[in-house]
Amino acid sequence: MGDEDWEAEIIKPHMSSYVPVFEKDRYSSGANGDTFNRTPASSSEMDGGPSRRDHFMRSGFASGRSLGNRDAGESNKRENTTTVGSFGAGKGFGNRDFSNKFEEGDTSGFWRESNNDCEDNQTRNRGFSRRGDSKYEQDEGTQRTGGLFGSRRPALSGAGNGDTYQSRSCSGSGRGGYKGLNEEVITDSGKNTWKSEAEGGEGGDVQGPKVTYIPPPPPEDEDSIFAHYQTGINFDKYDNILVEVSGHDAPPAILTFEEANLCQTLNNNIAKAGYTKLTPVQKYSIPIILAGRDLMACAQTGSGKTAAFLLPILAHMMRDGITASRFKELQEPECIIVAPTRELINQIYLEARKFSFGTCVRAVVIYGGTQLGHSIRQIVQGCNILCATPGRLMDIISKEKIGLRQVKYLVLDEADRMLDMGFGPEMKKLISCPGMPSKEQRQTLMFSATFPEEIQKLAGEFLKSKYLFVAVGQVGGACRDVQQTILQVGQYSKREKLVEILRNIGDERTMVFVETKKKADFIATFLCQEKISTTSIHGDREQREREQALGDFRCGKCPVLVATSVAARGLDIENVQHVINFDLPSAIDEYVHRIGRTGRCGNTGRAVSFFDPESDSHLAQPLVKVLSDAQQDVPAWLEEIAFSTYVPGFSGSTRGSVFASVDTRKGKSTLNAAGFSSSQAPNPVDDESWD
Ligand SMILES: Nc1ncnc2c1ncn2[C@@H]1O[C@H](COP(=O)(O)OP(=O)(O)OP(=O)(O)O)[C@@H](O)[C@H]1O
Repeated sequence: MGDEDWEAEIIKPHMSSYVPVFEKDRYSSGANGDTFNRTPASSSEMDGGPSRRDHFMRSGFASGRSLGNRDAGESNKRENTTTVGSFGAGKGFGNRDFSNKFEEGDTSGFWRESNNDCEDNQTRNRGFSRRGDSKYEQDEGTQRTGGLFGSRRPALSGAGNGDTYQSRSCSGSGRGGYKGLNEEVITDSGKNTWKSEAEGGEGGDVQGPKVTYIPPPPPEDEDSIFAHYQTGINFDKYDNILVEVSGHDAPPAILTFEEANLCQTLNNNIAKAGYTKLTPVQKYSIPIILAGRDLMACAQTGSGKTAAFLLPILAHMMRDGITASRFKELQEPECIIVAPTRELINQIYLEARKFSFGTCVRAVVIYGGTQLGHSIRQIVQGCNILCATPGRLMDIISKEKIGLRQVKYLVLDEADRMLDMGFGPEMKKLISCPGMPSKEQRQTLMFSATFPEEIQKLAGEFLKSKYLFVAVGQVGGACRDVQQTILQVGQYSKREKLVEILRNIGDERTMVFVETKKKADFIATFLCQEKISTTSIHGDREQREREQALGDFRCGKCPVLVATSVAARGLDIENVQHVINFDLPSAIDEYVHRIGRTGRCGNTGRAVSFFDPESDSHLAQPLVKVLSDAQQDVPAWLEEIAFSTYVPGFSGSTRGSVFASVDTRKGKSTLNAAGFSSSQAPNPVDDESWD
C-alpha cells in the first residue's frame, strides 16, 4: 500500500463490518497471559461461553458475518497518557521492572518542542561536515536520517513536556508530507544508497545533521541485569518439536546445562537468569558451537536463539583464558555480533552483559542514531564482544578503533535479514575488511527464525563448507504458541476495527504493525485521540524517541506500540500479548517475525491480521501455508483467494512450502516460486531506517 492510500482513508466514511470480540478476563490471566482458551468452540459457546471468542475468531471472521458485539465501553481502560521522556538510568532493554524509573530523569520526551532540544537544534541548524580525525571527544556522529526533522518538529510540538500524540491533534498526518531522508536516496549512478540511509548516517559520503544522542547507561545493579520474565505454559512443549541437523559429524545434542560443562560463573549467571532447562535450539547449537563448528540455525521466534550462541561463545572465551580487556585506542574484540536494528543489538548486548557478569569479558554495544564519540569511548575502554549494527560497525572500523585480527566468532543474528539485499553488501564488506580472519580461521554463526533458500545460498560465502544446519521445526514456520487470526478488512474499515479490537483487549500490551513510517505516526495519533495510550517506533523517529517509545511500551505506560517493520525482528518484550497487523507486510517471512513478538518462551499470544484483498492477495498462498503449518484454522475465504491467485510453481498447491523446508545443500528445496521470500523482503530503502 502506498503512503497516499491511507491518507485518503481519513476523509472517507468508515464502514463497520465485523468486530472481533476479545474478552480479556476470559482469555487471559496471569502476568504472562498464557491461558488463552485455544480449544475450538462448540456452537453453544457462541452465546457467551468461555470459547465464544475462539469461535468468532475461527469461523465468524472467515465468513465476514457481522456479529456486532461491541461491548467496548467496559474495556476502554486506556488513557491517553502524556509520555514524559526519560532517558535516565534504568531504561535498559531487557529489564522488566523499572517502571518507576520512567517517571524520573530527563523530561524531554518525544515530540518535544525543538527549542527544548538544544542538542538537536544545534546540530540541525549546523549541519555537519565529516571529519576524518579521531578526536572522538568531539562528536563526529552524523545523521542522515530524518533530515527534515528540523521542519517537522515545531509542527508537532505539544506542551512543555510536549509528549503526547494527542496534543498534536493529528499533526502526525499533517506534516506537509515530510519525508525523512532515509526513505530513499538516489545517487548519481541511480543506485539507491540504501546503506547510508539504513545506517543512520555514520559513515561516509552523505551529509546530514550531527547526532549527539548518548543513550543512558543501562542499570548496573544485579537485579536489573538478571531481570527476566517467566517461561510460559508451553515451554515444556518445546521438547516435542522435531529438530533436524544436517552436515557431517554433528556433535550430539545435550539435554541439560550441566552437560555443556560450562564454567561455574556462567552456570551461576544462567541460574540467576532463571534458565533451568535448555530450549531445543540451545540443546543442539551449544555443543555444535563448543565443538568449533560453523552453524546456521533456524528456530522459531522467541525460543532462545540469543543464549544459544552467547553461552558457548562465552564458554570458549573463558576456557581460552581470555585476558581482561583494557584501555587501548585500537581494540581487537574476539567476537563480533551484528543485528539489523539498533534496539535488537542493544538487547543482545544486555544479554551478553548478563551472561558475562562476574567474568573479565567485556561486551560493548554500538549502533546508529547515537553519538559516534560515545560509541568510540565505549570501545576504547576495552572490548571482547562487540555488538553492533552494520553501519556503525563499518564506521568504527574505518576510524581504526576496531581491529579485526583477533576475531574468532562472527555472529549474524537475524541472518537472513543481514544477508539480503539490504545488508548483504555491508556484510560482504565486513568479511573482506583488512585483518578479518578468513572463514576458515574464524567461527561464523547464523541465527534466524526464517531462512529463505536464496539466502541460505548466499550464506555459503560466509561459512565453512562443512557448516552444520540446525532446523528446529519447520524452517520459517510461525511459532505455534501464537494464535493467528486473519480478518478480511478493507482499507477504509481498518481504523474502526483496530479501535474496537483495542478497546476489547483493554490494557494488555499490543504491537500494531503498519507499513509506513508516516502511517505509524498517523495511527498512533489517531489512537491517542481515541484515548488509547499509544506510542510509536519507526525509522523517522530519532533514536532517543525510539528508545523512549520502547521504554514506555515495556513498562506498560503506553500499552500500545504502533510500529513499522523496524520492530518486527528479535525484540523480546515481556507480556506482549497481542500483535495486530494493521497492514500485512509484503513478505511472509516478515509476517512470521512480526507475530513472533508475542507468544515467546512458551507463553501464548495472539495475532490478528487485517487482510485487504485489494492489496494483500499475493500473500494468500504463503499465509495459508504458514497457518496450516502452525495448525491454525485457515479461513475458507483465504483459501479461495489463494486458489484464485494461484501462482504456477508454488509447489502445485496452496499448501506448498513457503520456505526452504530443509538445509538447501540437500538439494532443491520446495521453496515457492512465487517469490515470497527474499525477492519480496522488505527493502530498507522503501521505508525504514533499519540501523
Ligand atoms: N533456556 C531458557 N530458559 C528460560 N528462558 C529462556 C531460555 N532461553 C531463552 N530464554 C528467554 O526467552 C526469551 C526469548 O529468547 P530470545 O530473545 O533469545 O529468542 P529468539 O529465539 O532469539 O527470538 P527471535 O526469533 O524473535 O529473535 C528471552 O526472554 C530469553 O531470556
